[in-house]
Amino acid sequence: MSWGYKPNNGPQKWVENFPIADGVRQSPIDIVPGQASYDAGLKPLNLKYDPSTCLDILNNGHSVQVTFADDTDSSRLTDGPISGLYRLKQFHFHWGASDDKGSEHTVAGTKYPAELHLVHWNTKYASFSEAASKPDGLAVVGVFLKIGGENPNLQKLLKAFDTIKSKGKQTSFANFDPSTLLPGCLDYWTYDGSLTTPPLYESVTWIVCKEPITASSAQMAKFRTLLFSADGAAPDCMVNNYRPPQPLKGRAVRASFK
Ligand SMILES: Cc1cc(C)[n+](CCc2c[nH]cn2)c(C)c1
Ligand SMILES: [Zn+2]
Repeated sequence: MSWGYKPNNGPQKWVENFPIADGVRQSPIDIVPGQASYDAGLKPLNLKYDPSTCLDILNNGHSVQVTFADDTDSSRLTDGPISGLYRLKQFHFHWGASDDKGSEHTVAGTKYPAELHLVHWNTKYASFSEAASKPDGLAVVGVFLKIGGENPNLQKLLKAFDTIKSKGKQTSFANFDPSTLLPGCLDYWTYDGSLTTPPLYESVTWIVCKEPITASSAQMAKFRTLLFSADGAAPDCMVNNYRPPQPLKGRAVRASFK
């Protein structure tokens, strides 16, 4: 039985095969704005994405993921809390079975209906897979989704869902610009953390945007039509694919804004 999000293989069980689940810099966390310290030394995020690096969209059995060509620096993150240049590898989402939950990070205990993760890797390493296990290997930009008006930039993604309903399905997906999924204001909180799914490597500089983007309730319902299960298996709705907040263990959370 491989890891998942059910009682018998979910976040409470991951420590059995991945002992780092009880590590000192695990993610996600509850972000308490009043306890975050403003750091004037933090630079604005510098994100530049080239839509022509967009390759395909995949149901990997845990989430829906859009993968990018990362053989050049054309889609990358610089500045913010990081040094050097991190290349965009993929983005994906976490969401709930209903609009009252779904995000991984929470803000003073508030859960959002979903959370977008844009995963970047440090080009001081030779590849994503080499970087993924290094303490400064990855930088993930997290963006909360809240319920509001229909988000036209999500529509292009959601239209592809019918062709990747079950685990292992993928289809080509071209010319998507992930910057259309960023909020207008790029104020952020940042802290040292980890992957939020096994192997839970403590390799992530987290950059969580304060401002959410919107999705309509109908658009959220579309995420819930995806399946954890493969074609031919009993259909198992892909919902609640989020890890709950983990202990801060003395870590500082910094804010790029007052
Ligand atoms: C080597 C590696 C494996 C996995 C599942 N992931 C995704 C884990 C994840 C999803 N959301 C936050 N971390 C990454 C980023 C790297
Ligand atoms: Zn994620």
